[in-house]
Amino acid sequence: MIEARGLTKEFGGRRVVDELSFTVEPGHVTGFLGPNGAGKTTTMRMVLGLHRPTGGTVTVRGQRYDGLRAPLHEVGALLDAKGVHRRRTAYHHLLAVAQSNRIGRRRVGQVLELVGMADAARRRAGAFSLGMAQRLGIATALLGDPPVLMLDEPVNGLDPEGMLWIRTLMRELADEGRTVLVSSHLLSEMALTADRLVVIGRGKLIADSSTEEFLSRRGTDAVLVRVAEEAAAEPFARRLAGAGGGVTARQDGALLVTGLESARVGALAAGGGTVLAELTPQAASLEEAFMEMTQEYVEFQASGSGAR
Ligand SMILES: Nc1ncnc2c1ncn2[C@@H]1O[C@H](COP(=O)(O)OP(=O)(O)OP(=O)(O)O)[C@@H](O)[C@H]1O
Repeated sequence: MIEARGLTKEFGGRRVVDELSFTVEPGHVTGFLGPNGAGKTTTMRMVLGLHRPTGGTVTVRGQRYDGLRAPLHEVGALLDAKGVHRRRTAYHHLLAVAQSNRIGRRRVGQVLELVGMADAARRRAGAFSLGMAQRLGIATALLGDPPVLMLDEPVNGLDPEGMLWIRTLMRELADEGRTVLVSSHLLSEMALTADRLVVIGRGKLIADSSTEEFLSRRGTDAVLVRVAEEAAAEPFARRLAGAGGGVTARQDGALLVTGLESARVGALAAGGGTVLAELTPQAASLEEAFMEMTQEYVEFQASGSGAR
């Protein structure tokens, strides 16, 4: 379990993680979601004791990272896949980490198998593709067989096969009862991978819920409607608004209606004798809904706290 309470980080007086409180439970893949620059990496670095919080606390299984007796056996992390010694082979990279953490040679072979890299064990890390480097990073994170895993944007730059592999592995690790926290800036990716989400924007918590619950709160679907005669647009827009719809007139003359089902829009048109040229339901994409949520939050912050 990972627990953050009021976790805050400032760099040179600029607050990039702002009183974050959340809990990451074992047995789930938890997505740590936020736009670029939201503060995900900084938060993960605080979990690992690589940044000291300006305020608040974060613990792994009830302990602060610097209080863990055998950190690699408690929490494994992939932060920067390319951050390995380029001239070392995959095997020697893993062996060096294992030896400095009193982990036996046998485990090196096991994790290489686990990430499907047994054949590449003697190749130098510097020559690896991003996908191979991510696999090596995950092998390193798994060396101590830790109950808690943290992966920062592990699917970034991977091909579909690599993405599927990482998703499946994360699911298996969670099914074994481990705590798995994985960051991403893509809701579509997390919707496929995570069963829980911790969502942040500008360092602040936006949501901490099941993925299902988060998705059910997604942006309002809209209906695009176009009247046959231009002159009818304005009275029809008023009629829609009178029925509780939110109406935006687009530059091309179409009306974007929120808050009313398409059948209701059609019925209102028929009832008022308005001939329609188009009536199209517009499902907001996941990414749009996510952008909308984080955007709203940012705007709220900007107007709520004055100059920021
Ligand atoms: N060591 C540092 N010194 C100063 N500012 C920093 C430092 N590390 C991160 N930042 C800033 O903190 C903010 C949050 O960065 P962070 O990397 O945590 O975000 P992120 O959500 O992981 O985004 P990304 O996906 O783009 O990495 C950014 O504006 C970044 O420039």
